[in-house]
Amino acid sequence: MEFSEVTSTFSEMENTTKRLELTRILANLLKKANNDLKYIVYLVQGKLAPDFEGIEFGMSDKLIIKSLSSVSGLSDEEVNKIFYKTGDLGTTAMEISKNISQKSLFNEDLTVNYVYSKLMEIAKFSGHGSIKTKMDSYMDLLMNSKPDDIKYITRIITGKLRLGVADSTILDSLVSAFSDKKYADIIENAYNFHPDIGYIAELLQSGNIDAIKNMGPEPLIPFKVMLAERLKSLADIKDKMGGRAAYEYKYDGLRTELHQKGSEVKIFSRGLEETTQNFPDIVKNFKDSFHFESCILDGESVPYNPDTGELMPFQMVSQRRGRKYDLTEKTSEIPIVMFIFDILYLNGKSLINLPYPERRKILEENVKENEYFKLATRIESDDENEIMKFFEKSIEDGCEGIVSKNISEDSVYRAGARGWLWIKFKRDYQQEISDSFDLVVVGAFNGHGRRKGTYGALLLACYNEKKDSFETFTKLGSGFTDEMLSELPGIFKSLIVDKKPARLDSTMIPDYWIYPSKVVEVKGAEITVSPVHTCAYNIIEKGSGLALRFPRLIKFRDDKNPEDATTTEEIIEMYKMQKKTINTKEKED
Ligand SMILES: Nc1ncnc2c1ncn2[C@@H]1O[C@H](COP(=O)(O)OP(=O)(O)OP(=O)(O)O)[C@@H](O)[C@H]1O
Repeated sequence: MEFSEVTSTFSEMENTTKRLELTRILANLLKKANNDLKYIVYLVQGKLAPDFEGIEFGMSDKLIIKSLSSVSGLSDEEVNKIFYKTGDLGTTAMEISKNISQKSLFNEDLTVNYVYSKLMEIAKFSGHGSIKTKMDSYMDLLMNSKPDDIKYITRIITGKLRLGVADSTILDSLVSAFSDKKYADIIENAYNFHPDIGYIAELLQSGNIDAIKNMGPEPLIPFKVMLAERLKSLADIKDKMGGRAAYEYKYDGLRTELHQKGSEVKIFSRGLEETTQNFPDIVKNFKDSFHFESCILDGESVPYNPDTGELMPFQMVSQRRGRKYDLTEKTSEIPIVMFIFDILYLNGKSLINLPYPERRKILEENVKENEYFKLATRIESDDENEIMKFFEKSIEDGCEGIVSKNISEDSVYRAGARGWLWIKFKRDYQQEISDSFDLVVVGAFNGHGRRKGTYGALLLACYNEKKDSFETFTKLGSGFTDEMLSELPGIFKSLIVDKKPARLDSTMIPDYWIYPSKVVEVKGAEITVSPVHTCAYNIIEKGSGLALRFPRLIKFRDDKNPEDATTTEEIIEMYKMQKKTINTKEKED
């Protein structure tokens, strides 16, 4: 396929913000893609491969500008001027390319395959001498593609494609192009176990629905982890669980997927990033401790004090996250222990469809605890007093609370799902103030007075999973230190877009629209009905949505994607829970 078809689809997509439209336009392109399908779906994501392969372009804005000046004969300053005016390197490249093409006749129709392979060249080279190779490959594309093409190619390289489609929109387009709506859930489940959109796309294109149906965990391929719902009282949890259930400590660390196949061990984060190199100690300890043919474990890694056995806050080792170690290097003074709470795969067999008590039994039989690997502390009970004691003990032992786990025949491992099979119960549900919210920044308001020159407030949105859209929920102005405040414009500068981003529902108009990307954790006093926010609009009350009163910033959650934000459904549940608590309190009074 010619790349110009991709370009015209991208430009059509840019002109709509409606999800159904986006899905339809994309499906049309995918239907025609033939052998290029895999490449196209990655490019729509602005990538060359799934995240877990860790392929990055590694080409800075500065290098792009240098390439643009070297091809056009303009100076770096002159290119920078155009960049400053357009605010987008893609458009800058397009403008410059228009000038070059008037002078030369080189421009031809590039194929998708050619563009993809050149982009791969850019990404493949790193280290000494790679700058020149990267520039050469980019300049090749610049010289040979049409101005409109280079606009999108440049945006892909600089990570600013921003078509407003999430993976679920691409999956919907694939379903619409190659399959039947009745398989949508099966396809989503397959993607949760094998989050490689190119791989799923090719299976669908070849009509191999059986492979999709049978998709399960695979060692060394990250899966989307199972998540927990929340409830505010143990009585409610017991009700929901239908009586007896398991209760485990909720460790406050870093979610860890540990995969092993033969001599290879890989670690992935909750965001599906490979973090093996950040945790060479876990890898080494695992290899020393266990000798399976293959396995996949799910758990939480927590730093601890080896002298006292005390668990420590994860911040003590959080510097590890971005840093890669080689095996000989000392990782830190503080050892990490992995608390394993589930097993998805052992010695060639998937275990996800076994009920949870059976998976736990397999864990106990096969994973002998030692200093570095422990099984989550747990009880099984239906006695509220006993559970309350266990909860208090969990807090005393340095945990956040407990997670209740369903033990019925249906308690399978559900990848990527936040469901009622797991319910969390945390310390702060006990206090007046409710749980914290993870919200996406979608806009910013200019500051006044003391905040002149920075932002006065950020517009925050939750995620509506059903509609795959973002809905505004609150305006955040508190909880920032002065230093943070002064840094805000810098943090968001590259995310500012000139119109309301796709998939955002907002009646408020901020001074700046911000492309949904950054997630912040906030706490608030109360959820109220509000006519100005779009969260759960028309659901609790006609003509109104829900809003968070008195929000304050807790921290940035760089480990979360926008689609991992607190969902509208969760907020509705929390609103109802809050109402129930207020009603009981009033009755008690
Ligand atoms: N025994 C356990 N079983 C399941 N999850 C556990 C356990 N101990 C700790 N956890 C952690 O608790 C999280 C479950 O809470 P949740 O699904 O709400 O994720 P979250 O949004 O990161 O929650 P939070 O922000 O409250 O930590 C898991 O992602 C996991 O990292």
